[in-house]
Amino acid sequence: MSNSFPQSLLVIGSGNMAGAMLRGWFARGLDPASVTVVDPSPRELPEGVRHLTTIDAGISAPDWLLLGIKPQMLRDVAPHLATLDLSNTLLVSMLAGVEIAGLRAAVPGVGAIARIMPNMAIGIGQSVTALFAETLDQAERDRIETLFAMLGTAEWLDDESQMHVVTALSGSGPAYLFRFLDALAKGAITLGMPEDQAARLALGMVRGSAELVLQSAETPAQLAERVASPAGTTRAALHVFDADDALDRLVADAMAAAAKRSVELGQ
Ligand SMILES: NC(=O)c1ccc[n+]([C@@H]2O[C@H](COP(=O)([O-])OP(=O)(O)OC[C@H]3O[C@@H](n4cnc5c(N)ncnc54)[C@H](OP(=O)(O)O)[C@@H]3O)[C@@H](O)[C@H]2O)c1
Ligand code: PRO
Repeated sequence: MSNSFPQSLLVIGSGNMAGAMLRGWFARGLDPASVTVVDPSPRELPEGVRHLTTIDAGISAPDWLLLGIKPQMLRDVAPHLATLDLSNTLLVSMLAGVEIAGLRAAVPGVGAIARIMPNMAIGIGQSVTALFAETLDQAERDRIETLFAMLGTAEWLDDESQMHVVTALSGSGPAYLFRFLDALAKGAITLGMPEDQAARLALGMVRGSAELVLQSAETPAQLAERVASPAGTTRAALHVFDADDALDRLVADAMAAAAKRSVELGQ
């Protein structure tokens, strides 16, 4: 068992993300008896975890408080958190958009605050998780990094405003890929392929291509050029992507909308 796990962990909101994190940590040795989950309807919890449906003033001071609610819920939850002694607690927030200053205003009594931005692949131990904190000592930063690196990779941001960018890139990003995969399969169906075969070939191609980028010394743009034979089929398709920078502009616009929404969620 890793000695990086908090002595006691209080989780407020254990849905898709916090639930997946907990499952990953339990699989790596987190003691269920050290965990209290507050959630009206949490995802499956192992035996030994203390489960409450509301924040109870009797909850003893936790080492870590993991905030896994939606950003819009913070206003409702914060007054209940004020009933707890959090003076020596590290608040770890995964809330999109809500900055340290907003968290500090909502939970003024908390000892320290760190922000994380994971993604859905945390459920299979392959999240890229961005971390940000202002005033933590090195030992605490190392502990946070160790715990999130258990669930994929973890890297610190120097500037909090980058959290909006990370949210638009790797936080929301799995949805973009899922939609692109879907669009590829739909395109093949339109060209006459059976649905199940289109979905299978699209997914296999994406998987192999991602692995190829990982194993290659070349950039994705260079690899694209290697796929495209002169005057061949790929070039014909890339011309459609590149006309008026259509693909780059579409993706940039989508990411700008996500980053803008992240800023709004923090207000
Ligand atoms: N999903 C992602 O890919 C992703 C990625 C990065 C960051 N995030 C962030 O992670 C957070 C959670 O997202 P999610 O997708 O895991 O949402 P989710 O599945 O809806 O999880 C939120 C959980 O909080 C519970 N809850 C609602 N009100 C509560 C209260 N007053 N006290 C305690 N628990 C309460 C919900 O219960 P009910 O279902 O009964 O309402 C639900 O189980 C968000 O802040 C989001 O910005 C999400
Ligand atoms: N899911 C959250 C949202 O859509 C944050 C990143 C991924 O707001």
